[in-house]
Amino acid sequence: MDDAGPLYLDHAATSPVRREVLEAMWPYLSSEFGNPSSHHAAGESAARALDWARSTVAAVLGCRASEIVFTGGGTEANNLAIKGVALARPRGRHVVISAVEHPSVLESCAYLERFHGFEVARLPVDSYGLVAPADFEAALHEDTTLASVMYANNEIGTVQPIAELAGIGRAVGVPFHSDAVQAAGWLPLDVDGLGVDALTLAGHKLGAPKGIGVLFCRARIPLEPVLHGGGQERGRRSGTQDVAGAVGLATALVLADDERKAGADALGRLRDEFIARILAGVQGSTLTGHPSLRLAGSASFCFAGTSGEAVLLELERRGVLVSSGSACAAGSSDPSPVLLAIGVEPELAQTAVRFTFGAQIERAQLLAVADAVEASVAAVRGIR
Ligand SMILES: Cc1ncc(COP(=O)(O)O)c(C=O)c1O
Repeated sequence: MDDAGPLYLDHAATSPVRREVLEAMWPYLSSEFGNPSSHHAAGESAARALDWARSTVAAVLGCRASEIVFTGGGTEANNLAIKGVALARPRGRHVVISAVEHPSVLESCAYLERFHGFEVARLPVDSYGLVAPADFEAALHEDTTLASVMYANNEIGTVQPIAELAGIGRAVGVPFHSDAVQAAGWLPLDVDGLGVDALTLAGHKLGAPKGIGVLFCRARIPLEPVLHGGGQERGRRSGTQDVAGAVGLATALVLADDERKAGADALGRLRDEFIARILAGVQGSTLTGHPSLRLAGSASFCFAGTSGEAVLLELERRGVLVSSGSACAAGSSDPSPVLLAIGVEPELAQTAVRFTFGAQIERAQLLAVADAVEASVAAVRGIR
């Protein structure tokens, strides 16, 4: 957008590693490089760092350190939650999820259906992407093994009523997992306040590197490992731990959570102003997702009469990097299942563009982006 290079508005895809995070990680990539399972000074130093990371994450979540499992990212944590809880639980073969979950949840459930005889209820959502608590309650029965509903959606930013849904699950003894990969840094993660039994986080949405994640799983919920081997992470996830990654994730989580407490309201107001500008300035634009129950750093639209890909390219020419649909489904030209689930027509779904920003965004930048969007949509419509 200016001499500083393009303006990156695709934080829901991934975020840059923060300097403080890199600095916290550096010793564990260099001088303190030991394997935390080794019984010598180098290993013990790495083990202490891992303990620090675990208790730091646990403090943000309000849980015990022993309930934190470090994984190789959000996808792995979701696989471990869904498959691990489902396969460990003696009760039933029935899983309840929403229709708008991330593929790592959807595909884990499809695997349980295909290979383990589970039945999966995929709850519809309303036009904002919300699960109705009454539908959720009706879907649970005495054979339900596990329920999983994401905290906030990666494509449309809609925030689900997690505490209410988890409470419904708790009342009938169904363990409740939530994928909080997109929510982390924007919304409270206190697991007791939310009432969840399991929660997924991913470092790279928070200013830590890709390839490190967390699964919180309550001590009383049995968890069958997905990765078998040396028994690290109390047998729940074998494989030598990424100590530097864990330290990075913990550092990023604390920074993001402190900033959230200080600034989420102001950022939400900026987002609202940006959304209002686009809706007023770009004819034929519609907001996807909920107008207020949405992540403070997320604005997503359809621009009728365009293609999302073409708008993305025009915006890139103007120095703004965004996403058309979801980067997680990269390579797919099918309309987004999330947009179809909220009732967007397939043709309109192809026009989707998502803007996701970090906490450092400035008002002037977003207003300039709104102008760039107007020009880009006009250019695409002119071409088409
Ligand atoms: C909601 C959600 N869950 C899970 C994931 C997967 O996380 P990872 O990329 O760390 O595997 C993503 C990634 O975009 C996501 O947005």
